[in-house]
Amino acid sequence: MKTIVIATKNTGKAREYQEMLAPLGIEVKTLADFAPITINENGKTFEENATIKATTAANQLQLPVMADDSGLMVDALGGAPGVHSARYAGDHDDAANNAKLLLALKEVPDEKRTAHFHTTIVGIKPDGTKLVANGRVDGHILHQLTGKNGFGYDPLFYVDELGKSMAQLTADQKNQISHRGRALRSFMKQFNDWW
Ligand SMILES: O=P(O)(O)OP(=O)(O)OP(=O)(O)OC[C@H]1O[C@@H](n2cnc3c(O)ncnc32)[C@H](O)[C@@H]1O
Ligand SMILES: [Mg+2]
Repeated sequence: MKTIVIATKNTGKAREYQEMLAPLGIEVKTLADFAPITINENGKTFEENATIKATTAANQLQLPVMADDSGLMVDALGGAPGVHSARYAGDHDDAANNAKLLLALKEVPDEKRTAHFHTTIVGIKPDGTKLVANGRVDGHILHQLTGKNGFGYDPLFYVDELGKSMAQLTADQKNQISHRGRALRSFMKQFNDWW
């Protein structure tokens, strides 16, 4: 069985990678399985941040590592919170981020609440060999929290193609259509060559 390290501290992301990779016979480890690693996510783009996370962990662990940088782009906010999604309200707090987003869109009518989630996955091997893949899913921002599943902005994200909020989807349904699921399937097409 192959083991891959995902350089994340986000338990929601880690669970989704486990759900998607276990059926492929790949065991997922995360940063929680190793001694603490300090990562400065100070890039300006998803790819820069994912590269920083993956490179820092691959250098320290001397193992092949994948990292995920992702976020929510809201058109009426000029693409915010974007790469700043985790700390939009200051403190990596999902409830505070969602409250801030609802407030920012208070006066924005339904037809202008378009948004998408984006994920960039970067794989880095200790010798520096790099693989990049991207995914996105389009939707709208709701007026109230809807649904209990998922994490982050999922309760405010209405998935156009399914007519439900992301947090109303089962884990399998989310993984089928999500930015992360799409990025991972693209990544896996090139995985064997990279590995
Ligand atoms: O950097 P790591 O340790 O992987 O964990 P993180 O939570 O900081 O992850 P990011 O830097 O990629 O920030 C992405 C933020 O975007 C949001 N987000 C990403 N994917 C999401 C998803 O599938 N559903 C809802 N919100 C998501 C959520 O608020 C995340 O904290
Ligand atoms: Mg982060």
